[in-house]
Amino acid sequence: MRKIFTIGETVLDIIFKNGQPVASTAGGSMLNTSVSLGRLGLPVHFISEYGNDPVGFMIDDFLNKNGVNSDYVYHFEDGKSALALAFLDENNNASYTFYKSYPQKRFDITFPEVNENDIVMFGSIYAIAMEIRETLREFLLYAKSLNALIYYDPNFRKAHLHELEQLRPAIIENMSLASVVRASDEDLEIIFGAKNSEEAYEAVKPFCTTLIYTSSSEAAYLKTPEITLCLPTRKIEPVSTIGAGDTFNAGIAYGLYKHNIGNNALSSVSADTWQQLIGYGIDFATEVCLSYDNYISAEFAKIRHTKNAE
Ligand SMILES: OC[C@H]1O[C@](O)(CO)[C@@H](O)[C@@H]1O
Repeated sequence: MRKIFTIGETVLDIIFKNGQPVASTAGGSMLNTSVSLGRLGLPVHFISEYGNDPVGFMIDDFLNKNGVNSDYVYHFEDGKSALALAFLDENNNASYTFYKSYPQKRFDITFPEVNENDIVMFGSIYAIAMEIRETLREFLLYAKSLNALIYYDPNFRKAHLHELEQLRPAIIENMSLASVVRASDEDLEIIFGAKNSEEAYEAVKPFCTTLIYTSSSEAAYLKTPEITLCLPTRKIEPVSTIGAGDTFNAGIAYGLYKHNIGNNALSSVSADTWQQLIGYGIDFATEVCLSYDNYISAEFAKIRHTKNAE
């Protein structure tokens, strides 16, 4: 069976609004994506690291209850599971402060076997952190050699802006390893100074020719050598935008899985099919903004799941 592997950081998000904690939930970009995919009943394997501590136990339990395989998580003894404080502004967009205390020995895992057409998703700080780069790179090269479909989301947080120059080569290398890059307008403006979808594609194209560019308050764009699409996003009053991009990614992965699109088929996907995929991304991202959760709800997943089985 075709599998989905997600690689990314794990944090416990503590969400603040008007100076008060209002919710706490497992977070990290690829964890968020994984939980949505797990709730949809897809075979998702999360590759990450966190502590053998109370936060880590809570996260293990949460992943297992939501259908996410955590066999490839490195549970460390020294150090503590990471925390993120997410402060929502008046538009319910978050800014983050991270608390991390990793052990000396990081990401000590045996990688899973990858097969042709499996989907490998990675992104965010974990995709560029120097402490684990060699291990991650090795895995990506291995997955690429097997013709897996590799999906990358830079998801660059302003909290890391001071390190951008140092990190840019890794971001570019990640784009070169990817079959699909999905990036927000904010990301590509920070990384390349791109101000719109055309400038964004000019910047990304030398490294990866399939770009999904999202401008959350307006539209999602697809750019490939053959196809350009622009789908408007929905106007809503968000409760919290945390996890919107991650859940958009889950929508695309769901579409790739449902339509059985592997790496070889990617270049021949029709504009109609792409439109459906981007539509799932927008639906999923809209749903996640309507609660403090970072993932689609179990009810929303169930409706999709049932539709799938029909
Ligand atoms: O950058 C990490 C932060 O971003 C998120 O993944 C949302 O996209 C949060 O869950 C996490 O705290």
